[in-house]
Amino acid sequence: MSDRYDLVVLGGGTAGLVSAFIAAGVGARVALIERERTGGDCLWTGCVPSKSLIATAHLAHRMRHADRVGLTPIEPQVDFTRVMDRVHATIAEIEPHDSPARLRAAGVEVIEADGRFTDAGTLEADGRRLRFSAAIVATGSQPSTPPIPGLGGDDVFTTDDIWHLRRLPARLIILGGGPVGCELGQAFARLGANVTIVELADRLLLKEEPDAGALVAKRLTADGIDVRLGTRAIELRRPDRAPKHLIVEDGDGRRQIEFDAILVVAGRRPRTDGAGLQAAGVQLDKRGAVVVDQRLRTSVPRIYAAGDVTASMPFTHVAAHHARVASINALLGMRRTIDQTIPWVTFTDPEVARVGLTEAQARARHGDRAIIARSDYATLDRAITEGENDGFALLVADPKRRLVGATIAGPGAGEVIAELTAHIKAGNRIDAVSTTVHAYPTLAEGPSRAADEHLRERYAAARYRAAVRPVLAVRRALAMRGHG
Ligand SMILES: Cc1cc2nc3c(=O)[nH]c(=O)nc-3n(C[C@H](O)[C@H](O)[C@H](O)COP(=O)(O)OP(=O)(O)OC[C@H]3O[C@@H](n4cnc5c(N)ncnc54)[C@H](O)[C@@H]3O)c2cc1C
Ligand SMILES: NC(=O)c1ccc[n+]([C@@H]2O[C@H](COP(=O)([O-])OP(=O)(O)OC[C@H]3O[C@@H](n4cnc5c(N)ncnc54)[C@H](O)[C@@H]3O)[C@@H](O)[C@H]2O)c1
Repeated sequence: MSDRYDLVVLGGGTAGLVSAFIAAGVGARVALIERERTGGDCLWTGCVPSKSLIATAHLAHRMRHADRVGLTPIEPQVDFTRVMDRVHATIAEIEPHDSPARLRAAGVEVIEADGRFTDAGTLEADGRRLRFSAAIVATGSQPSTPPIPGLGGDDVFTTDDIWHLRRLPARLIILGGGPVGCELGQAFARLGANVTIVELADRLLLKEEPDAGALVAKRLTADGIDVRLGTRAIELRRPDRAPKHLIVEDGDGRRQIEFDAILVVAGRRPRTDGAGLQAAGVQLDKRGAVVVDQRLRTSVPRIYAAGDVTASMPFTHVAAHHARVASINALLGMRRTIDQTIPWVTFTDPEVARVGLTEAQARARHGDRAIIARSDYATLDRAITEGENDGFALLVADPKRRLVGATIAGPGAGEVIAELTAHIKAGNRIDAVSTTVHAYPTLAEGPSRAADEHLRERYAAARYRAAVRPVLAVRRALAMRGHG
């Protein structure tokens, strides 16, 4: 049997769901193929469970440190089974938004099966051949596991299966100090596990400002986590008569770390195996990611790709943004391009939020002419009243003072970054962050204090003083004449 569709979407995660809803919304005949469960990583194994776990862990931490706000601290009773039940209840509460039932109600045909391209105009699923005018590849990404001897077995987890845990591992090794390792390492530690983070590089959160990684490392250490930087995992050993351990190597030699469970969060790779992309002629890069242009077109005219499978920025909001661009371009022949101003947030405590360039990237482009402004949360009133004043805001502008990047490491960073994203997108100068009036006392004042500082320094500069001096002299003379 052969069917003809305006659009066929392969994969029912965020990118696939949003693409299918948009297509149905404009009246297209659309089918979505999902082999496991609609909702993808974000709902089942990524954002939703991780942020639910973090919410519990954050409150546990606040209870332990209640003295910071004048209360008697209390050690929370952590029943890990109940904590995980709540994680799953959160998923269940959100799941209907992403369900096959909601898709079908919107007019999407949902095919719950493995799908693969058989040529540049046909997808095969559930024994059917689906001919399409356009298709979107939205097959996402999966955890990548480094080739370490012994790294397998029922005590080794990835973010795909850690959510099935019912008992808190007493000793947990986290392999990888990226966003997932830091977020989950902190959460498990605050729930009572003895956590060690093993990171190959010499700092955490490699893609962020070094000071943000250093601040997170300091806070994770304060949470009781053993943070091992510049450390390579060599081999897992499970001797009969001794505790299981991981052999690691750092600058000082080899040592062993005992464990009950290991969480491998050493990066992700695009999920393109078995999707028939070669048969369709879709070009992949060395990592197996689908190669796309700014309009999300692949190497095959009618086939587009969106979300993690493009290996550009692996975030849910990017997958949704890609879907909006790809679906409209694919269906209506539009020429929309993807936005270059994309914020993201690592949900550690403190949060680390970023948009645009780091200081080092701006210096590489503009040398000493790059403008860097910074303010410290130690002197930010709202952060002080909250008892959470560890952090900083850093703004980056080009030599023409246009804002081109921002990092906020501090409480509420994920909310505050939205304003800076809007300034960058509007092409505003750093001055606009200062001249926009911010309510007092808010955390949004953090970056505006950095911009204030920049303006103060600029106006205090000799050439500004020289320019202002005659104006002041004339005004003084006029005032004297008035009095005379
Ligand atoms: C622990 C963790 C925490 C995260 N936290 C955040 C966060 O706080 N904020 C944020 O923005 N991002 C976060 N992310 C990233 C986010 O989850 C992903 O960027 C997002 O889910 C990508 O969506 P996607 O649609 O591209 O892919 P996916 O969600 O992976 O969906 C792809 C779908 O395609 C299906 N599929 C694949 N191949 C086939 C095939 N051949 N046939 C049929 N179906 C197929 C899969 O079953 C899957 O359902 C987190 C990720 C992890 C792992
Ligand atoms: N809050 C969010 O938006 C959020 C949360 C989680 C994940 N994500 C996204 O998901 C993606 C995957 O995150 P991730 O943290 O798994 O990957 P990552 O690639 O960002 O970080 C992995 C870390 O593991 C280290 N590493 C790799 N191999 C190692 C080894 N053998 N031994 C020790 N360390 C090793 C790397 O040096 C790196 O620092 C990221 O790109 C991230 O942006 C987003």
